Amino acid sequence: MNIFVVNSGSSSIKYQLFRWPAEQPVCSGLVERIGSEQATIRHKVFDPQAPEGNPPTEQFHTLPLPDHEVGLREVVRLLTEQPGGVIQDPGEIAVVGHRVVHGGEVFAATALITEEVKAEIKRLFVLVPLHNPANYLGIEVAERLFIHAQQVAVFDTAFHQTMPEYAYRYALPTALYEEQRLRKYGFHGTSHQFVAAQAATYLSQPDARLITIHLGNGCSMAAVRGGRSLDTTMGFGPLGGLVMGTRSGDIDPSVLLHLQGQLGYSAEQVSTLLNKQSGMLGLAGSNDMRDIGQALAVGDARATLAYDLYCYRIRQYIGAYTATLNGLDAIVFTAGVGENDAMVRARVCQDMEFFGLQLDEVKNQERAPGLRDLSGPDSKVRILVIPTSEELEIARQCAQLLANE
Ligand SMILES: Nc1ncnc2c1ncn2[C@@H]1O[C@H](COP(=O)(O)OP(=O)(O)O)[C@@H](O)[C@H]1O
Ligand SMILES: CC(=O)OP(=O)(O)O
Ligand SMILES: [Mg+2]
Repeated sequence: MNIFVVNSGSSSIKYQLFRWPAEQPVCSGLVERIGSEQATIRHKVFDPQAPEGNPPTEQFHTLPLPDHEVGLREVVRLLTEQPGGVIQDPGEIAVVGHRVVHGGEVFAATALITEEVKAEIKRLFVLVPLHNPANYLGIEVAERLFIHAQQVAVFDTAFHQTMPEYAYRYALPTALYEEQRLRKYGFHGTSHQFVAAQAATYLSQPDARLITIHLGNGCSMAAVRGGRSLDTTMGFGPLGGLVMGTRSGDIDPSVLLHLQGQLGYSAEQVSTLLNKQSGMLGLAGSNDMRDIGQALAVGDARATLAYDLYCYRIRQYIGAYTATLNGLDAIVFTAGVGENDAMVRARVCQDMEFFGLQLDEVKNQERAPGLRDLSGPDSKVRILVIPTSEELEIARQCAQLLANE
């Protein structure tokens, strides 16, 4: 069976095709700058015979893509035509799994997409205006292109629906929760779930107390015990918690009141500020951690402060979540920064002996595929790097849902 995973963003589409039940990735790709004359598609095809770590063959196209529909049609062409084709016909795709960022309180699990499910996803547009509308567009286009496939939604928020009420409620008047559903939801759930499961298996400890640290463009941490999320740093929307590429993370609400009340910002300007102009970009002029790392290496003061702030916030949450979990068995670094940036990992683990963290500096610098254990000989808590695959987790959840149907 072929499972095709789609992560449709506002101007990009990430996709990956898996053969099931082998969980074998067949191809993956990234469509970027949708809506422009100079959109790009990077299409990678994996050789199942090649040893792990071998690079896939890659195609790169620059072309005009006015919208998601044309973008996904181009992807179907790449999937079905040589060179690089991996299927004969879109009818060979049995399931399309969609990343949907917000599932509200309605979806605590993966769902087969029906008209009612679509209506619910649409109802949540107001809560995540940057994410759900793009996810929805991907669903509508996929329904037209893969007419024989089952369409499935996998929600970022679902994994965190196990949080206790005292963790997810805000100290606001109860009516705002009961009538408006104002609460913490949490995001990146598929990634936290994926790496937490692998960590528990590695530790041979199904009940492991874990802190998973997802550091990509968006960043979040979760406290996970026995495979259940107990708390997470993002809240009502994907803005709270850690410092991110362009998002502020935690901020005193009085700052927002001051921006609007005294400095003349509109609600939309505040949203743009917090979502797109803050974080590492606002502090150090780039949202790409590689740029900041280079600036740091030559002693740039803004980059140094940005790095310190980014890592300090993570350390603070390690403290907080050790309390949540009443102890700690492992921390897990994942996503673009977590998997690749040895300097961030070193700064996070520095001066954390009280929490039982001792990093092996040599292992921290090594590069290798798969799970890596960076714990030093005296570390009481395991320090792990586990490459995330939201796509594989989405495919797994699709397969599970259909097996239980
Ligand atoms: N070798 C590297 N060293 C440091 N940071 C890296 C490296 N490779 C990628 N990154 C960072 O990873 C981030 C993107 O992470 P990723 O998980 O791909 O994000 P997303 O899926 O949210 O788009 C970027 O900030 C990028 O700078
Ligand atoms: C929800 C969220 O923050 O997702 P991303 O990191 O993909 O922007
Ligand atoms: Mg990501």
